[in-house]
Amino acid sequence: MRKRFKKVQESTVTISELMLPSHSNFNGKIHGGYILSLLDQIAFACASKHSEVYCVTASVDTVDFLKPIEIGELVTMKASVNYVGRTSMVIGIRVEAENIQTGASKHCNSSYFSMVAKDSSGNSVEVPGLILKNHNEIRRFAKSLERRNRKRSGIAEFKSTDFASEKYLHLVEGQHVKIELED
Ligand SMILES: CC(=O)SCCNC(=O)CCNC(=O)[C@H](O)C(C)(C)COP(=O)(O)OP(=O)(O)OC[C@H]1O[C@@H](n2cnc3c(N)ncnc32)[C@H](O)[C@@H]1OP(=O)(O)O
Repeated sequence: MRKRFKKVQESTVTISELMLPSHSNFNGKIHGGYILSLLDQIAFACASKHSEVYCVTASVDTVDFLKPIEIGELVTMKASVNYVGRTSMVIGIRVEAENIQTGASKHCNSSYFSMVAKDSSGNSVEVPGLILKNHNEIRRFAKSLERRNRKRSGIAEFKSTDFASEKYLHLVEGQHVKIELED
């Protein structure tokens, strides 16, 4: 069977939602947890659009909360496929909040969700490849690939069975800790 490839544009998703008082925390700002829930929804929609099957969230590689979001602001989230592997996809999401009276807009959040495509029996299935049409799409793909490789090597290095703390003592000692080894 010939491999299918799809353009990034074919699966972009944008949602806008007005932030209500019921979404706020004790400080009067919008709850990070509420934003995370919206991010998960849009990542799911974008991944399902690209793969054309049900998808699950495998991991969230970064969620940077850059600026607080206020009650009454209009939040817009834009999601696109940044990377595809065999059965997984990385969905990049940019969040902006707009003051609807002044029109001033701020970049509040950037996130990267790893999603895996599933068939109706729950098996991981191959997703279409990605057609990269410009430098930004190549940059996002390369960035995801690098992040994925760094994560893999980091996980191997810090595996609890192989970890040698002597190798890292010089790093940890300069931090806000006291080391009182008992064994
Ligand atoms: C819509 C929702 O929110 S669903 C609710 C939250 N999510 C869930 O419940 C998911 C629970 N977890 C799972 O089902 C599984 O652990 C999975 C699907 C994430 C991974 O399943 P596995 O059988 O371990 O997958 P397997 O090792 O075959 O890897 C499948 C793909 O997932 C990728 N993958 C596996 N774990 C991760 C991870 N933690 N982060 C990123 N990618 C991952 C692999 O790299 C592989 O990608 P590739 O095919 O593109 O090379």
